[in-house]
Amino acid sequence: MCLAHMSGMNNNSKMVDTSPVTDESSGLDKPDCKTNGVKYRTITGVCNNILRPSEGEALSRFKRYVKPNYRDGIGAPRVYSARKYCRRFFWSKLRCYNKRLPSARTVSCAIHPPRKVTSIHSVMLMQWGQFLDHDITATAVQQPDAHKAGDDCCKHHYIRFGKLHPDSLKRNGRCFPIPIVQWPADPAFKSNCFDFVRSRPVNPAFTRSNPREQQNLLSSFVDGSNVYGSNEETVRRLRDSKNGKMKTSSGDLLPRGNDDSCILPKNKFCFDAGDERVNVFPGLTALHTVFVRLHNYIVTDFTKHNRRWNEERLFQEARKIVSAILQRITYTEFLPEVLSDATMNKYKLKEGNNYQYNSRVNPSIASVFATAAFRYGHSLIPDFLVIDGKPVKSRLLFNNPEFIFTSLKSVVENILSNPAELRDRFMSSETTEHLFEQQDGPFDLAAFNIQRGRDHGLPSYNAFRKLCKLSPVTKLTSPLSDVYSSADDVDVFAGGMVEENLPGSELGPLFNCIVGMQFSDLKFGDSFWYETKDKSRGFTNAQLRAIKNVSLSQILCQVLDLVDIQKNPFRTVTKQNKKIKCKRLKGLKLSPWYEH
Ligand code: HEM
Ligand SMILES: [Ca+2]
Repeated sequence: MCLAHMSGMNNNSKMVDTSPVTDESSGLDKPDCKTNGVKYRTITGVCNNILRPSEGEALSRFKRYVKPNYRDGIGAPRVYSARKYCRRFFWSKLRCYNKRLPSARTVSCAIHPPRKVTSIHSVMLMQWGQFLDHDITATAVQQPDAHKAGDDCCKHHYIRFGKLHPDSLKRNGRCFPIPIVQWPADPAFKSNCFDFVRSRPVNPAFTRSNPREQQNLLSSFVDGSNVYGSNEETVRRLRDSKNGKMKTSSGDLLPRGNDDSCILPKNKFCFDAGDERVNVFPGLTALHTVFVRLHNYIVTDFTKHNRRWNEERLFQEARKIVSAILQRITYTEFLPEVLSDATMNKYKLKEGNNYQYNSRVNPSIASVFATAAFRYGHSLIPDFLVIDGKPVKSRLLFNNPEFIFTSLKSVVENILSNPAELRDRFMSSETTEHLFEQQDGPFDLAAFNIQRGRDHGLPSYNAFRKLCKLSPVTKLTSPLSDVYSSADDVDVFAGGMVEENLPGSELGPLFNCIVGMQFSDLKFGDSFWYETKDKSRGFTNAQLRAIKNVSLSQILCQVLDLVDIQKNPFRTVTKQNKKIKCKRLKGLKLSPWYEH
């Protein structure tokens, strides 16, 4: 049933940044980058590119692969169809009106209903995708309005009469609620509207030549900012200033956070990590825990073998190795499961011996990647996990870290053995009808994705087809024709999700292109890329060989003390992907770092 009540979007669903609004024109752009002897990444990512230091830096703007399409060309969301609605009364001339786009909720119901088809992949493929996403993108939302209690975009009387909220037509509007227009209304509904607050503009004084643009709170590089943080304050909080390690709590778990954004387990707490969304799903919290443990394992070893290293050196060397391992798992284990082989080759995403950094490449995240393409992972989210032998519905797991305290190993074991949902246009009703239901929800994740695209002025599906040299869609067929009246109206999330997967890929042609391009930019635009030839930023040959011997399954075995694991953790166990004993997997060899 495609109806759900939503009573106010809270901080759980979007990152609310509490730092003061930074106008990027305020001088943030021109730091003085040291050019010599820089051995480690900055925490924010600034100065990775010394010519254009803010590219990829936390709090900088998203880039565009296609220029935005705001209703007014400046900042008002796309709310009208490309096709006008014309009628003639017998006494008058032909009159044309703007036809509204279908409500994001209507699109969700028609294009992203639930249908369970499991894939050859394990839930780990979904989980790594989210963990990786939280290393590279988090869009800042606006502060809740200080003059009103909470986010109350739905309270406006217009919504009751099916009209647009007046803010929805403004370039600097804050509210952009989603009308629920299904009729007859489900009696379970208390409201006919989903609250929705627009993302924060990075350039508050937008104009036609500098249209409204959104802000990435994270360092865009695959650099472990989800583990360490994207600003100095966070890393200071997470780091144990005595010994180079990351802080942990009892049971070698993540440290205690001071927010109450999760469902607090009895006598327990919400966790703290480099990315605020750490508590959103136990599988995600588990991966955060794994990489903090890996960091601490490396520091413990170096403390024994490199006695002269001080706290700073211990921390930074371990951080550098962890970042390199995250890059390597992403590009050699994860991406080949998601992208087709042709895409991997086209964008040079495979590991090789002749990596060349290119300072002309902009490593920022593209708006369409964060707002549409990389949200493909939402269709992989399973209905439930089996924890300690019992199935637990996902709606009970969102924002609930309880099982990390009691059953960390069981959570990971299930994520490795349970099949993920196939990447198709269908999404589990756990995400479209029951998201964050235990707190302020339920919310509809598909509707959010679509509305967020309109908020960010994402051009339509066809504009991106053109970018990728794919033929535009001229005649709509079902299910797109069930809700859209023009091919040029199709939201890029919906259009991309309707495409069939390319052979050997979990994405259709459009998302292969966008995701391929983005990961190419994150590789060739990263001067600290793990394979860099620049020896001051990269590794020695022996160190690189050691890094190239590491795999995700080996790391999981080691830090979680597993007995066995399948070789490819992103696929379920089959004859071709048998379980092997952890003892047989080669561990991370740290001797190339020892100084004698
Ligand atoms: C339990 C699983 C997940 C939950 C509960 C979840 C929830 C959410 C929510 C609530 C948002 C913000 C929506 C908005 O208001 O615009 C979001 C954004 C996003 N999600 Fe997920 N998600 C999950 C898994 C994933 C996966 C598996 C991927 C990718 C493989 C992914 C990629 C993204 C991306 C790229 C964004 C935009 C981030 C930003 O720039 O702010 N998510 N997700
Ligand atoms: Ca990052």
